[in-house]
Amino acid sequence: MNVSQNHHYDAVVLGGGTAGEPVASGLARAGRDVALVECRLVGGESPYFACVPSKSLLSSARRGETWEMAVARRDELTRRRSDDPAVARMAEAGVTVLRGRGRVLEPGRVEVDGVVHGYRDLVVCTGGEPVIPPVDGLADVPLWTSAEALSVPDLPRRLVILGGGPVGCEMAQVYAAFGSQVTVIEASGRLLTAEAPFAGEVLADTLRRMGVDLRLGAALSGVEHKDTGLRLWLSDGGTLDADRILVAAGRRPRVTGLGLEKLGVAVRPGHGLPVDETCRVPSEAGGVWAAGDVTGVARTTHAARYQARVALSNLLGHRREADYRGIPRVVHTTPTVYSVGVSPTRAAELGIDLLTAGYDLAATTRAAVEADERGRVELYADRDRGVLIGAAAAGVGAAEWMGEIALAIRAETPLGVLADVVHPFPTYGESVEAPLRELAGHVRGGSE
Ligand SMILES: Cc1cc2nc3c(=O)[nH]c(=O)nc-3n(C[C@H](O)[C@H](O)[C@H](O)COP(=O)(O)OP(=O)(O)OC[C@H]3O[C@@H](n4cnc5c(N)ncnc54)[C@H](O)[C@@H]3O)c2cc1C
Ligand SMILES: NC(=O)c1ccc[n+]([C@@H]2O[C@H](COP(=O)([O-])OP(=O)(O)OC[C@H]3O[C@@H](n4cnc5c(N)ncnc54)[C@H](O)[C@@H]3O)[C@@H](O)[C@H]2O)c1
Repeated sequence: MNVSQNHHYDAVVLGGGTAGEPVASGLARAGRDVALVECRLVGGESPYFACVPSKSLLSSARRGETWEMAVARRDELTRRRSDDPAVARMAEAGVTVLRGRGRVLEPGRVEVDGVVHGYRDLVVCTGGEPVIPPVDGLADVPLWTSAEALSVPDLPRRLVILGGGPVGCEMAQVYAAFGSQVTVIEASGRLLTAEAPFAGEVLADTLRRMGVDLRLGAALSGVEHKDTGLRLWLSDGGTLDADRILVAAGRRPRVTGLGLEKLGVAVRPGHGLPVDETCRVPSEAGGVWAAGDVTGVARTTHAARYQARVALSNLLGHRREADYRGIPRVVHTTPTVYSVGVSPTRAAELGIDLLTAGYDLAATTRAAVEADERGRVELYADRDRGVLIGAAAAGVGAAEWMGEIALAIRAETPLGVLADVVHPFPTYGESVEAPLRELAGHVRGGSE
């Protein structure tokens, strides 16, 4: 390979997405000489292929727009997938943008499309990528991942979605709302398996009412291209015909092909890069940091931004430790599914004695006023420590009215104080009052 030596930077940031952009601009604004290496679009997945187009389509669906209007609005919001404004932001901050795929050659040297650049600190923000399950015939048929589903103008007549996690559920609601005949295949027995069971049940009920065919507890076992479209075989013996398959079967951190082994970093394909509480990656070479989906810690835009702030602070010499206890996980369907902290499944794995209290939103006056009684909230407390450690809610606008619970978990607010908080009438937010009183009554000193 013909390589030429270039500049020596204070820091090279690999990957210019949600996490990489603010680390690079923050370092540059602090006077550091920084290069941001990006092989696709500066800005990453979120503004062009993930959060923004999916939320735009969900919003259009709620407002009853036509598919053509929805696609036009989505493409306008994603700036037709042009990163010119993001590149201009970087230039303004004083960051050098290096277009191309970066990889480490040896400690202190990265190569980007044949040019070698020196660095003192390396910040890995390479995000994640969809997993394509090893199913017979799947590799031989045209597939969509969420990136295609959120950037092309096609509305398939029969759409099969593989996976009933956050991506599968959001996409099912979008495409069903605009008229596709949608089937979701989910290997586990319920939607949103990582979260409290009631959340997946509320969403399943809503999706079924929209005409979505949910195949829960069935895995895809084979696919074949036929003259009439795609023929799919399921592990339960069933078959399906489809025009398009959207694979939403999970994502993995992008850790391979980056040359990180040359720094003595413990790279495990399919797993996040190990980071300590300062977002530093243990390595033999020192000066290696990571933020965002590549860490596998909390795979959301707000978590990537948080880790970026933590990494930036430490890179600038101000020690800061990340605390992930109060970071929410949201599925932006209608109703919204909101989770924060420890789920009941996770608590069982950790051997925590969990106190649970719940409330159906139907019992609030707000639900009667809105004529929308869907949903429930559940709060989880650690009986021994007497504090909230998790919560889940399925309900309209839940991401807006559950914020106080995230704060309570993060701040370990005493249950007695939480139970004394008054919510405006009539709101869905009132739904947390009864469960908080119940939990406060159960823990020692909680009702003080
Ligand atoms: C369909 C979908 C919907 C989502 N909706 C939401 C939502 O509503 N809210 C939310 O909080 N989160 C959502 N997420 C998750 C969110 O998109 C991610 O958590 C976030 O984008 C992670 O940011 P990141 O910086 O880690 O990675 P990315 O934004 O993916 O950035 C990584 C960048 O690194 C670049 N790169 C990779 N390798 C190299 C290399 N070797 N050299 C140079 N560049 C490289 C990539 O091109 C990419 O631009 C959604 C995800 C999906 C898939
Ligand atoms: N609003 C948000 O914050 C948001 C929205 C979408 C995605 N995301 C992020 O993206 C990540 C990926 O989401 P996802 O939904 O792709 O992944 P996921 O891992 O959460 O869910 C994938 C689902 O696919 C199922 N599955 C896997 N292989 C299968 C097979 N062969 N047959 C049938 N089912 C199969 C799994 O059982 C699982 O339930 C999430 O962890 C989340 O952090 C966030």
